[in-house]
Amino acid sequence: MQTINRLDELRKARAALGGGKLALVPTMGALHQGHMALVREARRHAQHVAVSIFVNPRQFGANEDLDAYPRQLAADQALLEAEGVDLLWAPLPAEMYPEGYATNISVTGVSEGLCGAARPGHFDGVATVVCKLFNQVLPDVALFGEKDWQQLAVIRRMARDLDLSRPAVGDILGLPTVREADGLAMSSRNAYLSPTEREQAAALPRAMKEAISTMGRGTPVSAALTDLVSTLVAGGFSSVDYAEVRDADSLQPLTELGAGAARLLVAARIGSTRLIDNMAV
Ligand SMILES: Nc1ncnc2c1ncn2[C@@H]1O[C@H](COP(=O)(O)OP(=O)(O)OP(=O)(O)O)[C@@H](O)[C@H]1O
Ligand SMILES: CC(C)(CO)[C@@H](O)C(=O)[O-]
Ligand code: BAL
Repeated sequence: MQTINRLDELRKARAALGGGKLALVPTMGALHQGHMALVREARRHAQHVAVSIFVNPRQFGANEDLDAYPRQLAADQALLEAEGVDLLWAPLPAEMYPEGYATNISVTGVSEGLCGAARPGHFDGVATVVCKLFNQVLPDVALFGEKDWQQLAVIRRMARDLDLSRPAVGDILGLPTVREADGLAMSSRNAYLSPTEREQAAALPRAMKEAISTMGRGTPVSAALTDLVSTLVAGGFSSVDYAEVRDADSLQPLTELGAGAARLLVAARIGSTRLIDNMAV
């Protein structure tokens, strides 16, 4: 595996791959089995696999965890090497955003509310860096996790609206969330949790499943969401940023379940750690 941190070298390495499709798995590093599932799936869609690791400053708010975000390049390299990844693109911030950088991509609609409201500017940062990653790596296929459901919707909208051809919107694949044995969605930020908080965190998927089954038994959406928030707070969560049911594709808010696919999306904090999750309703 080649680890590359300069764009000119990336372009040469990309050209040297020759024929065959290239799949890209964009990440912020501190890799876990959720990321590795994306890497393994990537191999099923392409002869060559590239992974990017870039903790993107533009998607972090001023008071967020940019400095604390786990960085463990050597361990990540070993995991990717063992999976036979061809290219690791790990640019420094100055390579991604050189002096004078002045362009922003802002996706409206699907980026509004949920994490878009809780983290102003976050999805501009995500859309901008993902567009740059696509242009830098020129992948035929790109893979993302459904754990970041709204992010996936934003990226697909951006690819459709900007007529991206590499990857085309149909080549942006979403994979189901990989979970720990107790149901907690794997996330690099789980490393922030103390042992007690880690135990409490499992209440999130448990309470979400319970809310989904009560809605299935006819409890109104608003009542099920109120119960869900109370359960989380009683279970040790310090606050709930949002708990909403939305149309799974358009992300329009839903106050009652209809014929179309719906999604329950939640963001909640334990201490200062913010966890997100989503499930089909
Ligand atoms: N548990 C998971 N299952 C499947 N995909 C995942 C999982 N966690 C993250 N991903 C996906 O991996 C890619 C890189 O995500 P990222 O590096 O931000 O990891 P993360 O664990 O989500 O970290 P964070 O703590 O920042 O949320 C994204 O497409 C994300 O959706
Ligand atoms: C897609 C991404 C790599 C862009 O920085 C990031 O938001 C993430 O890891 O989900
Ligand atoms: N996993 C999404 C990246 C972020 O939280 O900034």
